[in-house]
Amino acid sequence: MTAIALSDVVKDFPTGDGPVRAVDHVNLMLDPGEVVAFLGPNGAGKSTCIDMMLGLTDPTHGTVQVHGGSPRAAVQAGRIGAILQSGGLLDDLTVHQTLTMIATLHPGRIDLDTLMRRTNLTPLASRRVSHCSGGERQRLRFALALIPDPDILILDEPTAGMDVNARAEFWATTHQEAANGQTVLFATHYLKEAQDFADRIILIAEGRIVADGTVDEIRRLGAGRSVSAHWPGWTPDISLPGVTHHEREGERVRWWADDSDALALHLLTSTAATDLEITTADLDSAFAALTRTTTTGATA
Ligand SMILES: Nc1ncnc2c1ncn2[C@@H]1O[C@H](COP(=O)(O)OP(=O)(O)OP(=O)(O)O)[C@@H](O)[C@H]1O
Repeated sequence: MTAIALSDVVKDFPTGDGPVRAVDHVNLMLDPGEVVAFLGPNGAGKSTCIDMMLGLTDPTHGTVQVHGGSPRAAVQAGRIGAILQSGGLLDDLTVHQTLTMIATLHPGRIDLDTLMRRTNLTPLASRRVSHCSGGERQRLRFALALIPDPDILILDEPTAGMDVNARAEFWATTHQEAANGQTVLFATHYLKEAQDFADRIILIAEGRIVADGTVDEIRRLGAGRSVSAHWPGWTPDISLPGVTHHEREGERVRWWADDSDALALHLLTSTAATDLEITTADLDSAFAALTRTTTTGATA
């Protein structure tokens, strides 16, 4: 059965200036065991989608299902654990007290000592939450999300504010959890995290899914391969086969084309271009190209 399914989901928020469309006809399905990164610029609609998956807000149009039922039923049954951007923790409690308090709501689900070991919280057990660093608090939130022993984990920018080491440690722990077959959906601004950790990337911009695939698929889709050459005399009036857009880099020009091999052949055999180079796009440029396309309608 599908872990999470969004069908033609729209979410409008009323504001003084009229409704804001945060999510615009989104369709997506997550299979059990998938690790999926939800990537997009600020205000793209990631948190709003996540809130709907957790039953915190309802879609204006369309349906959201978790394991074939309502998100709220899945949350109540402890089948989803989440880290949200604003998760309140009680400063005066210790790490152990915090976990014990929440564990009483899910009796028998999980052994706390084991959970603390799994999430590297054992050395912090008696530390007050107010004395924990940002990264340590985030680890605590992660442990809290695991208490119901959920089969879906939804993490909204879980490593925001963590330093490089804390991020690496966090992902190592999450990786172990995902190895147990959990479905993981995480929103992030860090392209590298998506690249290193996710099986699949869903790219969202202005409330719409603009790409959905593996890292390699997104790279190809976003910017494909480009061809650059030394050709100071080239101007956009000189037509080249299949070129969609270009950039100048000093005396070099870089072109993106539907068929980079055909373009390279043409440049070599029929033009004054020299010193050709063919480059495969990285995820950063794919991200920029795909999100730029939706915001300006142009690829140049
Ligand atoms: N309660 C609300 N009322 C009005 N507008 C809202 C509300 N919540 C979100 N929005 C708007 O909906 C859009 C999507 O917001 P959302 O928080 O889902 O984006 P996001 O992709 O999670 O962004 P970020 O990466 O900055 O966290 C934004 O334009 C935001 O201003």
